[in-house]
Amino acid sequence: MLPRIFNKLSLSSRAVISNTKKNFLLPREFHNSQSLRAAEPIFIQNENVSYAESMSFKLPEKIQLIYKNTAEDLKNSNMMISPSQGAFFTFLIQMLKAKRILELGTYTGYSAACFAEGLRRMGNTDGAKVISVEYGEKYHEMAYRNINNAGYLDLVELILGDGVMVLEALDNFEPFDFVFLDANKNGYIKHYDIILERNLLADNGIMVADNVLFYGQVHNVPKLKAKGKLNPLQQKQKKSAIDLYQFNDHVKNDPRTTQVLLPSFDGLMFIKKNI
Ligand SMILES: C[S@@+](CC[C@H](N)C(=O)[O-])C[C@H]1O[C@@H](n2cnc3c(N)ncnc32)[C@H](O)[C@@H]1O
Repeated sequence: MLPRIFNKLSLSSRAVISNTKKNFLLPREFHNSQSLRAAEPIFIQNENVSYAESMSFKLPEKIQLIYKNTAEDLKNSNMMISPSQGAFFTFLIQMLKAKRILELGTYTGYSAACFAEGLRRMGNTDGAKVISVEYGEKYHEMAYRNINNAGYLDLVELILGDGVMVLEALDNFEPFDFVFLDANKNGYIKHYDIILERNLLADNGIMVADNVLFYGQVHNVPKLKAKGKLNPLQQKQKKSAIDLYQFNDHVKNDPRTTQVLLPSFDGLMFIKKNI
């Protein structure tokens, strides 16, 4: 089945879910104070993160609203990049002067909106585009609504489909200047390989893989593997940590690319082609 490209969706009205979380938590942020560094996720908004955010530029309110609504309405909102990571990505797109962006894992469209904002801030949007791929129909539809409400539909194309199938089906494309891997963790190696094999990454392009430290667990994988009985959540996390351990190893040993693993946010692997 080929991926469907949605230009227009008829959406039923969204159920209003009561907000029980008064102060929504900052997903994926880690303490960066030495004494608090831990191998477990720490979902609290610490002073360094708050201070860093207050000293950084603010994303437009329409993007902040996507974050707020997602954090308030969805239990798994820790899948979304954090506001400081969003600001960083908007900045990064401008730094790289990227025009063509590919994202795997749209979720509710927050990171896609941050990329689009980076494109818009550069002024000339001729040829500029974010293509974002999502497997879940519900998330794809939410992202469409969010991107539409935020006014970025001219810059964002949302594709409903499996990452591997979409990557294999993409044709008549110009290579991408920026690729963001953020879908299923057990798909990273395959996504990365197809992107390189099909020349989807421009010669001077950058690919970034998210969560490569996965709550501080990835470096501990050899020990985790040796551990005994785990509860279902720990099992799921352990599986992702193992997948990401294998991905990091795969990239490190790949002569086609050069990489830097940045220990920021939940771990970002920056990758460029050797040309
Ligand atoms: C970590 S979330 C993406 C978060 C998003 N980039 C953001 O920061 O707002 C991962 C998303 O990938 C989607 N996904 C999982 N498996 C996928 C697959 N095989 N192909 C495409 N998307 C997939 C999930 O449904 C989920 O919405």
